[in-house]
This record gives sequence, structure tokens and C-alpha cells, in this order.
Amino acid sequence: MIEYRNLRVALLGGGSVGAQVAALLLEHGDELANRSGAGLELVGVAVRDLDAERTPAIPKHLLTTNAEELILGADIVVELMGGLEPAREYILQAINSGADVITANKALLATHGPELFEAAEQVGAQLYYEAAVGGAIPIIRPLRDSLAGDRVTRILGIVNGTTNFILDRMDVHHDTLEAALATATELGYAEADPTADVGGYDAAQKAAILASLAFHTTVPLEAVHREGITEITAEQVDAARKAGYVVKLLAICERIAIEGRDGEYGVSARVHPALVPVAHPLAAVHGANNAVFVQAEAAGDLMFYGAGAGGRETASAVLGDLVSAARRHVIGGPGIAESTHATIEVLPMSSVRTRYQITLSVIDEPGVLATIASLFSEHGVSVEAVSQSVSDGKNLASPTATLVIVTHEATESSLATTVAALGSNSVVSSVVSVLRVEGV
Ligand SMILES: NC(=O)C1=CN([C@@H]2O[C@H](COP(=O)(O)OP(=O)(O)OC[C@H]3O[C@@H](n4cnc5c(N)ncnc54)[C@H](OP(=O)(O)O)[C@@H]3O)[C@@H](O)[C@H]2O)C=CC1
Ligand SMILES: N[C@@H](CC=O)C(=O)O
Repeated sequence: MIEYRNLRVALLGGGSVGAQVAALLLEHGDELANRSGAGLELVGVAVRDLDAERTPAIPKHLLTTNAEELILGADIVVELMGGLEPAREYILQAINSGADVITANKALLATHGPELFEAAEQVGAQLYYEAAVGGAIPIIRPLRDSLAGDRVTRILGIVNGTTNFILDRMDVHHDTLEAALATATELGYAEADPTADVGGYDAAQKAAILASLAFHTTVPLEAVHREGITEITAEQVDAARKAGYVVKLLAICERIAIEGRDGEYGVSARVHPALVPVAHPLAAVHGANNAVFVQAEAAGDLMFYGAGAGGRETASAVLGDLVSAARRHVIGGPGIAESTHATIEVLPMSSVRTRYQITLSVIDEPGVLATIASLFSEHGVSVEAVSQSVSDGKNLASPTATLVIVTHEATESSLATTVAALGSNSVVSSVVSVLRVEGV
């Protein structure tokens, strides 16, 4: 039997993820010690309510409400409380007392990442955050280490398990958004405040983290364009399916050429619902799974897929970080600096180019199609396909028809002016919906 040196592990949070981390750490301690070269001793779990029921149960003697005391003397601090404060304060306390830190807190990293990385660099500590994006999927390490020698050009993915679960339920089981969210919450996928999921905030935080890492810069959270799924209706999901698409909440981070500045590039990051063709691999991502496509100049296309949320699944990524942190303690040496010091221009949403599907309710009379087509062309947006459904016959005095128009790639700004012109034209009764089309 090998005698290992013990590392003291303090866990902050014993909720969906924290309780699973504690259980796995206690169950698999010997195996983890063999892989790390050090024993991992769980010295305590900080929570708010000592009497709350936990699944799986955490031994009572490990629970404490005194996080600050727990951090003192820990070699590794695992932050799984969520939220900005006091998580930020505790992480800084841990770093400054010489501990390595593991966190799954994307909200904190997207908001205060530079401050935390800087603090860690100052004292030679390491901040690990594999679980912050994509749950169980290894995506942070591949971007930070495996692809460090390549140039990433695009990331396209589903990075929020809750919204994917909801949209999938709406599509496959015809659940309402509210019913599907209640199930996602029960299953431990949703954030403490699920507005973070359905409003696209959680995905935007993950997009900021991925873009910063992939493009070796700092992409502030405020620079990520964000739209959630709260406006997506059952009718849109059904209509999309009939037209050969699935609605997904996507995060897209791109390195794009800056118009009018030869040879110069900027980056953009956006989160919004989009239509994905049914044949695209992202359309087959069901439940709370996530999938991230990474395009890099030399590597080409890579796809990362798996459980994007869930306590036990996410705990797997946290334990991977724990083993890495323990190995670093055994081997010694400085931490890996986050290479986000370069400043690359973050481009506004108006400069993004993509395709769109616009659904219009129009007056059903001769010449309307020609008027609509000329409005698109006047604003520099090229139409790829048009389909028209017959008048509903409800109002015979002024019959209407539904036009579904799919465009070629256009900039957001030209699409916006086109939609404004359509909305104010007398042949258009209403602009029913505008959705971006991705993954074509
Ligand atoms: N759930 C998931 O699928 C995933 C979650 N994450 C991230 O992991 C982190 C944890 O998520 P999750 O486990 O779902 O969250 P939970 O809300 O289930 O758990 C939070 C835990 O932190 C404790 N806590 C909160 N505030 C304090 C405080 N001020 N002092 C002491 N303890 C505190 C709570 O104590 P008490 O139980 O007593 O209330 C609870 O045990 C979050 O950052 C989340 O974004 C990342 C990937 C996936
Ligand atoms: N609420 C998040 C949890 C994981 O990050 C999600 O649904 O993806």
C-alpha cells in the first residue's frame, strides 16, 4: 500500500453538484489518490442550511456554515455555491492563502474572470473551471491546452442544458415552456434562478468564457449579444419542424474579418435561438445534452458532445480538475497563465453575417410578392427561397397569405433595415417572426 501525502480539500456548496462531488470523493478516494499521487481528504462542506436534506447525503460532521474557517488551511478549494458574492470573496481568500481553486461558476468567471486569474497568477496558484462550460464535456482543457498551437476560427454550440431540454420537450412532446422548465428544475439542470437559463444569460456567460479562451483575449460579458427562449412559441417550434428545422438556443463565437480594414480581424460572440436544419448534428442533440463544434485552421472541424447539466455529470468534470490540481501539488511548479491578455476588437452584433427566415402575413393580391422581393433587394439582402401558404379564408373582404422567406447570408444591420421597411409597407399585415438560420 502506497502512503500518499494528504491534500486538504474544502468544498463550498453541497447542492446538486456539490453533494455529488462529496459522494464521489468519499467513495473513490483510493482510486483518486492513485491517479493524483496524493490523498484527497474532504475536510468540510460549507452550506447555508445544516439541516437541509441532501441527495446524496453528506455526513453531518462535514457540514459547516463557516466557509471562511474552512478555507483556512485548505490545499484545494472547490467552489460550487454559485452566484457572484460571496463566491468571489471566498475564491480570492483561497487564492491568497495559497490554495488552488476549482469552480463551476460561469456567472462569476464571465463577470470577474480577469480579476480572479490575475490574483491566481500573482501568487502562482491555479484556477480550474472545466465544469463551468458544457457540464461533463471536456471543452475547457481542449481549448486551453490541446488547441493552444492552432488558431480557432469559430465555435458553434448548444451550451445550456436546460433550454435544450425545454426546446426538445416542446418539439417532441409538445410540452409548454413552463412545464418543461419545471421538469428541468426538478432534475437539477436549471440554475438557482432559472431566468439565467431561459433568458440566455447562462449561455452568454459560457460564450464569454469560450470566446476569451479560444481567441486568447478578454471578451466581456456585456459584449456578448444575448437573446433567450422566452419568446419562442409552440407554433414556431411546430412550423420549424414542418419546414425541416429544429429550434435551438445557440452560442456562436467567431473570428471575423473587419469590413473595410484589410487583413484585420475582430471577434464576435452571440447567443440566440436559431433554426438548425434537421439533418445537422446539432438538431439531434436531445434532452439536457450539449454539443460544441470547434473550427480551427489546422485541425479543421471538431465536435464535443455529452451531458451539459446535472449534478453527477458535472461532478465528473470537477473531479477531473481535482486530480489535475492534486498532480500539480505533487509535481510543483507554476500554474498555467490564462492567455487572455491580448486585446482583440470585439465586434458588435450589427457586423455579424448569417441567414434568416422571415415569416410575414401579407395581403393576398397580385403584385405583393414583387413588392416584397424589391424591398429585400433595395436593402441588399438576397432571397434564397420563398414559400407561400394559401389564404386562411377567414376574412374574404381582405384575404391574407403567409410568406416564409429564407435569405442568403446578410449582415444583421441590413436585415434590420429590411425588416423595418417590411413592417411599414402597406402590403404587409404583420411581421410574424424573424429567426436566424444556422448550421447550413
Ligand atoms: N446544476 C448543474 O447542472 C450545473 C451547475 N453548475 C454550476 O455549479 C454551481 C453549483 O450549482 P448547483 O449545485 O446546481 O447549485 P445548488 O443551488 O444546487 O447548490 C448551491 C449550494 O451552495 C450552498 N450555498 C449557497 N450560497 C452559500 C453561502 N453564501 N454560504 C455557504 N453555502 C452556500 C447551498 O447551501 P444550501 O444547500 O444549504 O442552500 C447549496 O448547497 C453553480 O455555479 C452552477 O452554475 C455548472 C454546471 C452544471
Ligand atoms: N443551468 C445550466 C447548468 C449547467 O451549466 C444548464 O442548464 O446548462
